[in-house]
Amino acid sequence: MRAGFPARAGVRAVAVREFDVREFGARGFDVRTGDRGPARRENDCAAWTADNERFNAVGRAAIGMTTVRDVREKAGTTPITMLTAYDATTAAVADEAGIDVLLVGDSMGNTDLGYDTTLPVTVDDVASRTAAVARGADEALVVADMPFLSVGVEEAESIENCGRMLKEADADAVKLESGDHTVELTERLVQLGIPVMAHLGLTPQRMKETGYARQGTTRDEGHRILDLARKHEDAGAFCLVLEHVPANLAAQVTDAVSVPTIGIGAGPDCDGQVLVVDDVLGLSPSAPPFAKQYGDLREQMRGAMAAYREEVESGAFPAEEHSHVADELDDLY
Ligand SMILES: Nc1nc(=O)c2c([nH]1)NC[C@@H]1CN(c3ccc(C(=O)N[C@@H](CCC(=O)O)C(=O)O)cc3)CN21
Ligand SMILES: CC(C)C(=O)C(=O)O
Ligand SMILES: [Mg+2]
Repeated sequence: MRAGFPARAGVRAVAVREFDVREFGARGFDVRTGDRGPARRENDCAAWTADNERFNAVGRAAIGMTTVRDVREKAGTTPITMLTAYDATTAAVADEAGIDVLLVGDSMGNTDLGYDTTLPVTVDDVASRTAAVARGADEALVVADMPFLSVGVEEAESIENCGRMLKEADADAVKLESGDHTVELTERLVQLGIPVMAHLGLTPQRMKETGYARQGTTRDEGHRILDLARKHEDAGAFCLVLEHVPANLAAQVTDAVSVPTIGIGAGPDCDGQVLVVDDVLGLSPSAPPFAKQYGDLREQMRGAMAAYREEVESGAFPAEEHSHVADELDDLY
């Protein structure tokens, strides 16, 4: 929330009530009197950079950024909006568009990194992209998606990998593709102060086993997903992603748990929705059947690049306004 702008309705208003930047300014001072705001007093060690509008991790949390608590409290109120983001520019635009949560998805494997699946994505890939997204987004909650085999093998290694996302990459939370193997781990991470978003239904890191087919389509599978949702809520997950499951199953899971559900291909009755940003913008060569395309960026990018190429080839670019001349250099040769 920038100083001078009214609080947006919904998720941010919760945090803004605690510490209203309209009164205390983006730097944590009362813009009229120069008094320190409450968050500034509480976080006296938060270093401000004089000519940088951005705060360190403590400052970010203090000025009314979306918090895990805000997301938790949104269950049953205004729908939560989540998009993936993998770079600072996209994160900044999503933030301007008012998106609540940015997921640094391992779908970056398919979108930005050019792999066929998410399986080759590494902890370093996600950490580097998460840091970029956190630098780009002032307000949205930033969630790092833990890649294949980065959690669930050894507990200590899982904790270290998740911890890196908060310590090094400025993530606010991690998301784990969940199952029986993540119940205890979720509890341990939450105990340690690492907020966990669980992910049930289609978990693409298991694509060698499941493909990309709909999940939870039989009564047994439905019961299993409902049971895992409850177990992850009990373990302390602040939110559940439900992917590619029947809408009536997602509706019942949403009723059964008190934490918010965020659906992707899970119907309208979740507490929020998430899509891969490339699918929304029209950048993906192909998208899942549950995605909706809201833009045509691939075509726009191709058009802009072709126009540039044509102007370079024809000599129309660069024009006079893109060049400069130093008269004293005229007779060098
Ligand atoms: N761009 C993009 N968008 C996504 O939503 C996404 C990714 N990438 N990468 C990681 C996973 C993979 N996802 C997918 C990919 C394909 C289908 C899909 O086409 N399903 C079809 C075919 C199912 C089958 O293979 O049997 C379906 O009808 O369910 C679904 C989810 C969702 N995730
Ligand atoms: C689609 C979401 C839930 C995801 O896990 C990803 O983008 O990697
Ligand atoms: Mg993912």
